[in-house]
Amino acid sequence: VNLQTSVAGVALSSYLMNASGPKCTTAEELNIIGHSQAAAIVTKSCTFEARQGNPEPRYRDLPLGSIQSMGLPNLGYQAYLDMVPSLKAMGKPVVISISGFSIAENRTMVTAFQQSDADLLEVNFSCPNIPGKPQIAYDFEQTEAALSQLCQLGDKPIGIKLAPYFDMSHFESMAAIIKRYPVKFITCVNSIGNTLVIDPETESPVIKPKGGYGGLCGDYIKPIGLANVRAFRQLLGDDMGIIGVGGIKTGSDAFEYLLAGADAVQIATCFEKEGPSCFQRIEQELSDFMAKKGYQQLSDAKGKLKAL
Ligand SMILES: CC(C)(C)CCc1c(C(=O)O)[nH]c(=O)[nH]c1=O
Repeated sequence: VNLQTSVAGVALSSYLMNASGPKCTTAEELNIIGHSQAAAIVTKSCTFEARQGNPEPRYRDLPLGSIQSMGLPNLGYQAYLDMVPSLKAMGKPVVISISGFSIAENRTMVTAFQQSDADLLEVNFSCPNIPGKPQIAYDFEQTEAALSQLCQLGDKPIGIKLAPYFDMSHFESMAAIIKRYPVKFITCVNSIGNTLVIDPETESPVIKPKGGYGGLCGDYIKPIGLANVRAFRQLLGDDMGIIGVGGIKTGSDAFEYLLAGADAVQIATCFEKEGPSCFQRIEQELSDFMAKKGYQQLSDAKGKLKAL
């Protein structure tokens, strides 16, 4: 089955790539992704300065996924700017994830990457912008302010990484704002924020930062990722690039995101647990699954979830 696709006009050799977050912070890690079957190289969200991130334990595997509060450990945006040529040399699109602590920081970093050879810029809207206020994605005024500042800084496609929404009015409000700006793609969903996993034996949380509060990832969040992809596909139409992420670990998981309307998908927790072989395995499973159903290409099933 032909799994070629494109996001915001950038051609992808297959439906799957890594998600910003796991195993994509250092040049070595990005090199491994470049040499894997992943269709693109996606970097860990970068900040203005390099960061150590939160104290450990800050990541914990769970039976059906993981919880983590990494705290944006990364090499600083200049290091990723410097890496772009060597990443591009591996022959696949490079997606830079940007997560500034203010709109001004994001503006500086987006402007810098607009001058680089990167292919897609994914701005992380789960970043806190104003202390005491919600993350950008959960504050429509901040979303509006950010998009007005970040979308016209160059001709490279800008996309936004969105937190999960749980209320139809929020899907509608976000879609109405996004439609007013030249956002070329959205990536749904980030981890479910501020969840708490308790170990009843130790009678304590399983991660240290934020009193144990952390982003929930993996199988637990697939139904949320699917709902967000489908809602935004229906609200934003077929021209918006939509990348699905959340709980994909098999070909049929990826096919579910296709039915929901995703143009491509990202893999985070499964890549963290299984390593780079997951891309080739899931791609083969997706191809076999679709072939069994008589589909020849992604567009045969994209967005075609049937009503019951
Ligand atoms: C949660 C933030 C630290 C504000 C942004 C970085 C981030 C992190 C992280 O670096 O802790 N983890 C996630 O699951 N999603 C994210 O977007």
